[in-house]
Amino acid sequence: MGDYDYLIKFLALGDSGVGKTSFLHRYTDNSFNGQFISTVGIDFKEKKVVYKSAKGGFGGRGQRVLLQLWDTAGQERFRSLTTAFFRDAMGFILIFDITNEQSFLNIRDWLSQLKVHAYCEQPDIIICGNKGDLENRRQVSTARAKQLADQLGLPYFETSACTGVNVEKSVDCLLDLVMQRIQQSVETSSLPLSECRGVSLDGDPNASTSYCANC
Ligand SMILES: Nc1nc2c(ncn2[C@@H]2O[C@H](COP(=O)(O)OP(=O)(O)OP(=O)(O)O)[C@@H](O)[C@H]2O)c(=O)[nH]1
Repeated sequence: MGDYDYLIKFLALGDSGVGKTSFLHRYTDNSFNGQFISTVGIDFKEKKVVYKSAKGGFGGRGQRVLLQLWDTAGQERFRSLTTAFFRDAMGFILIFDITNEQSFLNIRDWLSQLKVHAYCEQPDIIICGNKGDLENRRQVSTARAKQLADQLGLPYFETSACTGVNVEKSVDCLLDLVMQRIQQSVETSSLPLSECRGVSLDGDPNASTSYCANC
């Protein structure tokens, strides 16, 4: 039995160079490296957090969560490899670069990929417009990004892996969405166990059959 109550898997996706690796580094190690070393295939980092539901779920008690953060290569040549990992993630951090309009336009393509490969049709997703510190090179306005996110019904954050702005806040938001989903599925037990997967609710990190997603 691990020293945590839940193992939660998130996956970062988006075009090459938008800052997925940097974002996850900032979140897990609170550090930033200006060098660009493009991810080859897939990588992951972990961080332990205590989750407390603002709505008083989980009996009001803090839950020890081991967050596993999967970092995918944005390059097209790794696409079939990286999309194979989508189905095991419970939440998605969809990142574009505010200084690169094409990475913003590609958001819809990434969402279509998610629709095909994620564990359900409506997984929990947040959109992050990264490199918010590069205001003088901005190509996508906050209003435009927010409008798209509103249309899609997804939370939007303007982040900077460089300064750290909104990085933790955005991941906290995604964790809240996923934990609420877990809480609801425990309450309604709407799916038979055979259709459940992902995280152990009984604290056993090796048991992988007790996460029910209401989708
Ligand atoms: N100024 C600034 N630079 C950033 C930020 N985030 C990432 N970068 C830089 O952008 C470049 C690409 O960042 P990565 O994190 O490697 O990008 P990636 O999305 O993981 O790229 P792939 O692995 O190819 O998919 C690097 O030089 C980073 O230092 C940010 O918030 N602000």
